[in-house]
Amino acid sequence: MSSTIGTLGEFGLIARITARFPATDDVVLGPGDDAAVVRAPDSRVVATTDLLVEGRHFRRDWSSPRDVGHKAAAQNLADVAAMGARPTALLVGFAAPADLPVAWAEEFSEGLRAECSTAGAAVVGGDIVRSDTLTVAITALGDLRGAPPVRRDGAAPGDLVAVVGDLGLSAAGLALLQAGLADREPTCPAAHRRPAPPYAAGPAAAELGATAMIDVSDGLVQDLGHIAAASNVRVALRGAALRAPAALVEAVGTLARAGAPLRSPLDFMLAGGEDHALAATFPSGTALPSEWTVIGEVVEGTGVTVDGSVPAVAGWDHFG
Ligand SMILES: Nc1ncnc2c1ncn2[C@@H]1O[C@H](COP(=O)(O)OP(=O)(O)O)[C@@H](O)[C@H]1O
Ligand SMILES: Cc1ncc(C[n+]2csc(CCOP(=O)(O)OP(=O)(O)O)c2C)c(N)n1
Ligand SMILES: [Mg+2]
Ligand SMILES: [Mg+2]
Ligand SMILES: [Mg+2]
Repeated sequence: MSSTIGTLGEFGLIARITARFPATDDVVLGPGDDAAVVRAPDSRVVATTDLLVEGRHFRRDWSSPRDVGHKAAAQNLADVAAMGARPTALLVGFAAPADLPVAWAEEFSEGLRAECSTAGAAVVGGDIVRSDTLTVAITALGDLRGAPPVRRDGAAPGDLVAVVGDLGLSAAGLALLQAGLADREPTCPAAHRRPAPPYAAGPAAAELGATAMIDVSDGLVQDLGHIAAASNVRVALRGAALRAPAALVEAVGTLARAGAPLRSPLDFMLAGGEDHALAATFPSGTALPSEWTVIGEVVEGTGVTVDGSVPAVAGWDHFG
C-alpha cells in the first residue's frame, strides 16, 4: 500500500515537499523559517492569490498531480505577468485529506516547481492542514523592475486590442473530458490540464506601452469586460481576427459528432477560460511582436462587442 500523508504526518510532509523547492536569485531565505524573504529591488511587490478546489477546478481522475501543480502555479503566475511584472515567488496553502497518498503531494509539488521554473519563480513557503476537500491556495509575488503596473483601467479610445497565448483550448479540453472523449483528441485536454501562459509577454507588453492588460481566466469577453468597465470604454472585437487553431476545430468536430451541445470554435475562443492568455490594449500604431494578434480596437462606449453586437456567450462565474 502506498504511504499516505496521514501516516507521514504534517512535518514529515513539509520536509518532503520543501526539499523540492530550490531558491532562485530573488530568494534571500526560502521555506523552513517562520516566513520567507524575497528580494524586492523595486520596493513594490506585485501580490496575487487564487484558490483551486477539487471538483471545481480539477478532478483527480482527469488530471495527474503534476498537472494540478502546473495549473495551480500557472493560474497565479499569469496574474503577475498580466500586471507587467516578472514572477518571483510562490506560497502554497495545501489542505488535504489524511488518506491522500504522499506521492500525490510530492508529484503536485514537482508540477509547481516545474511551472515556477518556466516562469522564473521559486516556491518560498506555504502551509499544510487536514481538510475533507483537497484545496490549494496559492499566492504569487512579482517584480515590476521599476516600471508602473499595467492596470485594467488604462484603455483609451483609439487603442488597439491584442492577445497572446491560447484561447478556447482549455475549455474545449474540459468539454472533451466531460464527454468522455479526451483520448480521441488529446491536444485540448492537455491544454486544459496544463495551461501555458505566455509569461514573458507580460513584462514585454509593459515595455511596449500597454495601456491595460488582463489574463484570460474566465473567458475573453468576460475578462475584456473588466478592462472595458474599469476604463469606461467599449472593447470592439473583430470575429474574423479570432482564427481558431486546428486542434480547436477538430475538438469541436469530435464534440458535435458525439452529440455534445453545439458550440462553435469562436464560442470557445470568446467564452472559454483557463488558458491564461494575455489580452492587452496598446496605443494605435504600436509595433507588436509577431506572437501578438490584433483582435479589435477600443472605442467610446461600454462593454464588449464582436462585429458590433454583444455576443451571446457567458464566461465563468463561480456562482452563475
Ligand atoms: N475574497 C477577496 N478578498 C479581497 N479581494 C478579493 C477577493 N476575491 C477577489 N478579490 C480581488 O478582486 C479582483 C478580481 O478577482 P478575480 O476575478 O478572482 O481576478 P483574477 O481572475 O485575476 O484572479 C482581484 O483584484 C482580487 O484580488
Ligand atoms: C472539474 C472542473 N469543472 C469545471 C472547470 C472549469 N472552471 C473551473 S474554475 C474556471 C474559471 C477560472 O477559475 P477562477 O477560480 O475563476 O480563477 P480566476 O478567474 O480567479 O483566475 C473554470 C473555467 C474545471 N476547471 N474543472
Ligand atoms: Mg482570482
Ligand atoms: Mg487574472
Ligand atoms: Mg474567475
